[in-house]
Amino acid sequence: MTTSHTSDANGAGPADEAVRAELSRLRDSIDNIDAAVVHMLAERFKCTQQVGHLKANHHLPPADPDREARQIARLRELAESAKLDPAFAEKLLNFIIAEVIRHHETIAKSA
Ligand SMILES: C=C(O[C@@H]1C=C(C(=O)O)C=C[C@H]1O)C(=O)O
Repeated sequence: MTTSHTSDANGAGPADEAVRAELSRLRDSIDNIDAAVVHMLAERFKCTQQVGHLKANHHLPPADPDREARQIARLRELAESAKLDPAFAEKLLNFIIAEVIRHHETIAKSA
């Protein structure tokens, strides 16, 4: 059934059009944020690769659990004040650090 005062050729009315515009606006911002996250992670990995070479050259272990504990405590506090779930922040940091340690182990093996 078509009702000309609420629907266009696709069956979408003015409200649907506004919803689509809002969704599109939000998704544009999400895309920008995702791009920023990728760029920030790329910069972080550039730094951690350098740390990996420094450690390998000086026979230091790939992982530093004390440093990680301090980072996690700090990130959980930052997350809380930003109203982000601290458990999620911790999981994300642990995921990133695990990848870094894997890189450091590879660097150490090839040194
Ligand atoms: C980068 C380092 O190496 C490892 C990776 C860390 C990280 O990604 O933040 C932290 C501690 C280490 O387990 C470091 O020691 O600083």
